[in-house]
Amino acid sequence: MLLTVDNLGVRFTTEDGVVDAVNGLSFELDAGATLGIVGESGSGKSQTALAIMGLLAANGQVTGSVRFKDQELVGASQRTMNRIRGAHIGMIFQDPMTSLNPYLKVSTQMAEVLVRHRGMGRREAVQESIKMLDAVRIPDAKNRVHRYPHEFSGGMRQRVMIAMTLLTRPELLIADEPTTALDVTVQAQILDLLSDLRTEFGVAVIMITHDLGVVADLCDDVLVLYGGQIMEHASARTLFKGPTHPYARGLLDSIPSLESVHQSELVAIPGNPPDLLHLPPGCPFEARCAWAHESCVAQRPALVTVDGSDHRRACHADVQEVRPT
Ligand SMILES: Nc1ncnc2c1ncn2[C@@H]1O[C@H](COP(=O)(O)OP(=O)(O)OP(=O)(O)O)[C@@H](O)[C@H]1O
Repeated sequence: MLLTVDNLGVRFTTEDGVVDAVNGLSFELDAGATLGIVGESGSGKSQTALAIMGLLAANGQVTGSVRFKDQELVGASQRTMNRIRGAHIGMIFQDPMTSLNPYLKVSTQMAEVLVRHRGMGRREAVQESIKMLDAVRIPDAKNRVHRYPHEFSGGMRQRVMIAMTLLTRPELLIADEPTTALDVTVQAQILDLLSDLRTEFGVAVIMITHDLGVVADLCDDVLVLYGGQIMEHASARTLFKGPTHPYARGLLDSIPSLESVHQSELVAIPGNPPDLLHLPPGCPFEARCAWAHESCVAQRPALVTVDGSDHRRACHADVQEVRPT
């Protein structure tokens, strides 16, 4: 197993009290697989990724376990985390400029990574950078490698960032809303690219998104998060065919047809997400759930398998009642 997350928790201490952003997340990721993490704003998607990377804000605290191959990452030294982040797990963000230095040519930035992490000489490093820009389909990479980030369009900059992340040949790429800021055509091109890179480089991907189209197109499995907890975990196919959690069903019901998944963003379900400062003892979705009953208020449902398969859900309601017919 490439990544094993067990009972992961993220808690922030603030002036208003304790914010429980991620609560008891457990999942596994195989080498080369793609997992989508979806949920409304504030559901804990980004904090899950940052906790895996050891990049939480200073007021955040992680509990539980994150094993990357044989290495425990929770509580690992700064030195270990630098090594893991440098060479084994890459992360890409919505805004490529969070990773690119506007004052340095792309060649300088990419070569530096290769010199530092792969011990290459400068000339060889620039040649390798050109190859990587070719791999992410940047036209005329030989000349463009010597340009500054602002000389690239938004989509091309995102490609440069992906190329830069892949230089160290990571086994896992965590992508946090990488296409959200791009227009639809460019979005589709970047998703195609990520899909190709999976095959070319054998890299596993965790794709964080609020866009169901991205999940449908790219992901093997999907985690649906709500209030920092997993509501449903299934293969993308299973989830789109028959969601068994009321929240997941709500998300999918708000799409007119399965085909239109490809153009759909998550549509808000009536009501508000839970207050993470005062999470209810029961199911966090209870207040917005059409299937809620007494035990949902009192007791948080455990994440259990559906039909004895890999498909998991955390809900007290009967599977058959929730699953669309
Ligand atoms: N440093 C912090 N201190 C206190 N609370 C925080 C801190 N960082 C994040 N949070 C809270 O943690 C919760 C989960 O945030 P997270 O960024 O993971 O949400 P998300 O699902 O990625 O949403 P979005 O799509 O809006 O990015 C939010 O309620 C957020 O306000």
